[in-house]
Amino acid sequence: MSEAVTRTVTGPPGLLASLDPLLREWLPRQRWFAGKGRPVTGFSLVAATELLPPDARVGLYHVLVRAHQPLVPAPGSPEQPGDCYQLLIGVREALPPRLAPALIGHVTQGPLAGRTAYDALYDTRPAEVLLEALRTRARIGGLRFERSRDQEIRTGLVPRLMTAEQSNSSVVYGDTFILKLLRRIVPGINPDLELPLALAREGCPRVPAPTAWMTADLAGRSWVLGVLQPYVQGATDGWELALRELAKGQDFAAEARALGRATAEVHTALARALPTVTLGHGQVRQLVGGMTERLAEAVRAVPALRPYARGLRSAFTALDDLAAEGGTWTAQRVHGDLHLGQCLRSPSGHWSLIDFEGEPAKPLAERRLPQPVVRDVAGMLRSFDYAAHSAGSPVPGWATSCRAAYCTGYAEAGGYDPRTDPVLLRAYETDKAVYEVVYEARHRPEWLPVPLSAVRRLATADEAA
Ligand SMILES: Nc1ncnc2c1ncn2[C@@H]1O[C@H](COP(=O)(O)OP(=O)(O)O)[C@@H](O)[C@H]1O
Ligand SMILES: O=P(O)(O)O[C@H]1O[C@H](CO)[C@@H](O[C@H]2O[C@H](CO)[C@@H](O)[C@H](O)[C@H]2O)[C@H](O)[C@H]1O
Repeated sequence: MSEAVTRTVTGPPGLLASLDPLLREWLPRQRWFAGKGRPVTGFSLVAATELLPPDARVGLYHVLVRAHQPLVPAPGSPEQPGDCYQLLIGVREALPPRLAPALIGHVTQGPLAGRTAYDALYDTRPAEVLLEALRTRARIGGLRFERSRDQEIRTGLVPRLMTAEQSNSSVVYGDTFILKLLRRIVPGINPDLELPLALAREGCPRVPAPTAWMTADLAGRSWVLGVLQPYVQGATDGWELALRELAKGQDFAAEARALGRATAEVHTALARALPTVTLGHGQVRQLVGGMTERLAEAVRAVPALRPYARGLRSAFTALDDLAAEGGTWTAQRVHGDLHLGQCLRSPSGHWSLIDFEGEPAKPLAERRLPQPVVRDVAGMLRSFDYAAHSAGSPVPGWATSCRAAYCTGYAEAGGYDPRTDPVLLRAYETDKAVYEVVYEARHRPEWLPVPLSAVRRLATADEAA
């Protein structure tokens, strides 16, 4: 690991160099590692902050590292500094059995030789340190812990790491708060904090209002590292609920309609809080250009898409043609990666939306662009289709009835029925299905048939809903 440290707060020199061989093995195995398929060939250190001294029972380091990877997974491919990751590294003499899943490795060189390094988010004491820093609005090295003026954090909340499959890592504190630590981090305004803060200012009850957040100031730029928000106790996410109803052969239309209403309420509040723009032919052409380019990349990455490429492209050209005839659309800030798993239903039946990060692989600037609300609607329509395909035994008409009910709910609360824009909807649903094909090929190849079946439909359909 090259020691190009931006900030180090105390700690034995050479500590991080000693972690290099362990991290090379450990990092690519993490669910949240974004550079799958290419080996990690080294690291450069972006920042390191000591949060608990190594001579204590538990040592704790906050570390930001850039993983170096070859451009393509082929011998001789040039190595380049790639994504930056946030790690919380604990150091102990030995790991108790309950921390076995957290093991990074045994340090064999440097000042901590003989100790064990592990993912500290699994451990109580390190997780408490983070909450305490947020509670007290601490500043430690380049790390800033901030808290909203109107929310208190009480002491004594017991932490537990969430074990669900996630793109990031979340710790729940006493069923009162949940802290999401972003794993792949980028400098700049992050919509996962920006949008919930804007919605809280609007008084929108559909999104848990950020209680506190954690940022790093590095080289004159701010990086969002984590967000603490109220934990919705006893909540079930929409995906789980949909699968449960499907397993019973039950219709989900009433919940789909409620979800449509919730989505429309969030969109209305976002349109009030942040700028909206009108998309004319120039902007639509750009948008269609992006969709077409993503399709071309997806076809290169997943050859199974090739037979459908022409049909899928027609969904995009139809939108361009409509704009050329004078069609215009309003664009605004949206969720950007809405699906059933991002919707939480409280035991009283209230739906909330979470995870405003947008599609994690896209550059931040792109994720923050205003877009037609249909972008989110298309995400949800795809999700009903996903759920229907994942059911043990098919329930005829299930997805169709959910899709219709969702649009009805959206129209009731938002004053706009997405089905009145079939060309736009088909283009966005196609763009989403293409994204999903690449996502599944990369992360869960056994799921690939699900978006591929939508691809077959969308490549021939005249309209989406
Ligand atoms: N405010 C909340 N209350 C209860 N559970 C939550 C809350 N926020 C997130 N979760 C749970 O944590 C999971 C991961 O959160 P999410 O923001 O989607 O993280 P990621 O970006 O890592 O996928 C969600 O699927 C949900 O189960
Ligand atoms: O939850 P994330 O923000 O990390 O989103 C990513 O992972 C999702 C899967 O966990 C993926 O969603 C796809 O699968 C869902 C079922 O597991 C389905 O409900 C969604 O409709 C489908 O897109 C999402 O695309 C990806 O960005």
